[in-house]
Amino acid sequence: MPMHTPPVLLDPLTNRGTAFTAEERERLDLVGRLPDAEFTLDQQALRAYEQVRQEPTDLAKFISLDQLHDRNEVLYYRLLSDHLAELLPIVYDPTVGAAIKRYSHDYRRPRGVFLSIDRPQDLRRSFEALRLHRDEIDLVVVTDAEEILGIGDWGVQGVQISVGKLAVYTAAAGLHPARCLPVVLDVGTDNENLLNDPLYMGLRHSRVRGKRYDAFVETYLETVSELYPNALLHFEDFGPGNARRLLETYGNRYRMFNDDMQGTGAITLAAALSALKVTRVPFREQRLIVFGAGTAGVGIADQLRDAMVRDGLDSTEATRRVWLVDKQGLLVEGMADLRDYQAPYARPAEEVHGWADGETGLLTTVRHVHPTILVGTSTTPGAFDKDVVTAMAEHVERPVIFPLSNPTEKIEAMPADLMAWTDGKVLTATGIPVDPVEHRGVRHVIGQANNALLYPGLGLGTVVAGAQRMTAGMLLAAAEAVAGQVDARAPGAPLLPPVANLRASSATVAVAVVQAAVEDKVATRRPEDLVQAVQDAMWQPVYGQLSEKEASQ
Ligand SMILES: NC(=O)C1=CN([C@@H]2O[C@H](COP(=O)(O)OP(=O)(O)OC[C@H]3O[C@@H](n4cnc5c(N)ncnc54)[C@H](O)[C@@H]3O)[C@@H](O)[C@H]2O)C=CC1
Ligand SMILES: CC(=O)C(=O)O
Ligand SMILES: [Mg+2]
Repeated sequence: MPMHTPPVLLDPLTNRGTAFTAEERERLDLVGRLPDAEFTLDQQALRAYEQVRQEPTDLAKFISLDQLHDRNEVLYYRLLSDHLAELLPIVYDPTVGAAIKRYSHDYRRPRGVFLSIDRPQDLRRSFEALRLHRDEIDLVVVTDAEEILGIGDWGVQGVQISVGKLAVYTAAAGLHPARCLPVVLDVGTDNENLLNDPLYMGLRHSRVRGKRYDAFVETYLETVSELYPNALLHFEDFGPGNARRLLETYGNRYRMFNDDMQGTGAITLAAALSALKVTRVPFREQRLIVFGAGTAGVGIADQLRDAMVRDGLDSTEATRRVWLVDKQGLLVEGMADLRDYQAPYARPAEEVHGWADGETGLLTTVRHVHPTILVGTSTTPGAFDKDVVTAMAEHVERPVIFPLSNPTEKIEAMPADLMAWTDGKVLTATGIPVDPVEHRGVRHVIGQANNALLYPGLGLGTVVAGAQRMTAGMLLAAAEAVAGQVDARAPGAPLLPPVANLRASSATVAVAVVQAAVEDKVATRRPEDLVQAVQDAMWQPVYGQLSEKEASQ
């Protein structure tokens, strides 16, 4: 018979390792199973931090943290919460991208729910096997991994983005880790390297598309919302066609949120709101170029266009102030390869008639359009080069430039270059975390315009309100709440609140989101003391009393 190990020691949600007290060791049959010394959570956190810090590379740190996550969740989240600015770039963007690429090789143990399109009959069972009650899940993050960050299709290995996004929800906004589920839809992959890798762990065929794919996603949505009727259904890193189509098809039926479209749009709106407080040029006078018109780019265009409408323009006028540039150049009406989600922004073909040689690339578009805001979601490193940036700066006093592509190797420009090329005039924020930039004696702190700075609070607010849907009003409230926490007018000040303050910032966002949900009549709960309700809902990484259920597993 194999040696018995008490489940309380094996389950990362209940395990406390050396912090189990003498009384607990007695009661839970742990006597003799741990070294004698009893440590506090503070002491354990010191040791765990030392272990992570001594790892030589970010990927090794990721693995060390991931192993801790699998041993002891309270300690893992304690560490993340204590060192958010240092460790978020490890468990999340950008290092999670490197970990996803290595998943099948560095595989340790499974975390998440793995759903295979070749076995749709197992979908319901895979959730039922978790033996959770319908009220026990607040949040499900799902990916089909077709467009992971800016690194493309990573098949089943993308499960780590669902895990990473949830780690941020918990560390940054106190969503209870036991009430969150990471999910991957394995629908195959078009990544030849994976298909030819003997260690690849996913389905060994190309991506299933069309009716079979649609039916699988629909079954997923129906099943998850039936089994966990209160859960927010977060979609992450789907390909551009599917991301928008799914949100448009199901967004009114299910409590659904597409982070790449809606979360990114909202955090970029927050950064823009901050920047415009500095430039004092109203939204209705902005001219926006988005470079990279995919899921994130068009999501951002939508949010900034809506901001122009709120500022007095009608929808057509606002849309006319947006230029989308993609691989084929400026998107104009009648282009053969225009995607349906890009079409509303396509420019009249006459607009480019006078442009020399029919050239409509980014630089030419900047020269003709004189943008006030330039956003990069193109996965094209260095695309915002000196020519582009100086051409923009010729026509605008304070260029607003957001190179948002992730991970680090995909960024359109680094802030240090933007500062140098504009002599410190640029107002910038980036998708990845970057160090402050010194320019002419001023230390410019760079805000991180990554949806992770917004979605945790948005999700927390949605859960506290018990909101039936996520509305445009809730997204706007989140963006305004983020922007309201900084004053970018001070020299060198960032456009967005720092990651180190993310827990407090998320609570503020959540309060605003609950208010918006109530105003939009989608809230099923209406707490009297909103601030307290949000605080009470935030899980803290501390060892509380073990529940009867936990102790008796
Ligand atoms: N900062 C943030 O919070 C977020 C950043 N992103 C980043 O934005 C980037 C794009 O992500 P998604 O929109 O999800 O991908 P996507 O695949 O939906 O869109 C990328 C778009 O860029 C275009 N593109 C590719 N090469 C180009 C080139 N050389 N010139 C012009 N356009 C080009 C593609 O044709 C496509 O339309 C990624 O790097 C991702 O990490 C995405 C979501 C959130
Ligand atoms: C941040 C994020 O969601 C992305 O790069 O896809
Ligand atoms: Mg994403």
